[in-house]
Amino acid sequence: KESPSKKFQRQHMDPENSASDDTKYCDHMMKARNMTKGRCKPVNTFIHEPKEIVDAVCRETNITCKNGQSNCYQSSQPMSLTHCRQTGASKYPNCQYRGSDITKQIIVACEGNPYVPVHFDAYV
Ligand SMILES: Nc1ncnc2c1ncn2[C@@H]1O[C@H](C(=O)NS(=O)(=O)C[C@H]2[C@@H](O)[C@H](n3ccc(=O)[nH]c3=O)O[C@@H]2CO)[C@@H](O)[C@H]1O
Repeated sequence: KESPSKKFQRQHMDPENSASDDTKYCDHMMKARNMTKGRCKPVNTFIHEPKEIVDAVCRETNITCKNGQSNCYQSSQPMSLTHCRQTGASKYPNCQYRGSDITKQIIVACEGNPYVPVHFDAYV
């Protein structure tokens, strides 16, 4: 069974690549990271920073999550991100996306011991 931390890494971590606004990146990565099985995940952000930088966010500014839980944290620094959003024409199983290359602070939810990111809440 995949742990919440592993799921976060699979869905959101891509330190190897730089931000990309080319559609091929999102179309490829959403499939490669298993977010187009059963349905097309509508929205997903990839973080192009090293794991230790992203893990450190769990020790930064504590804020309330979108779902009302209090285990969210906002990064002090902006991060290099690619935001993938399903296109209007996209129909399962042919999931199609467009990518936006952005540099923003991220908000993640953290859990566990070690206390690490388990959910991507938003970017600001
Ligand atoms: N406080 C918590 N503490 C602990 N766990 C918490 C907490 N909250 C949720 N989980 C859990 O996380 C899991 C999960 O997948 N939540 S999810 O809302 O669907 C994720 C969103 C995100 O992946 C994506 N998105 C969205 C915006 C954006 O800019 N970029 C971007 O990528 O879209 C998704 C839908 O919005 C689920 O198991 C839930 O129980």
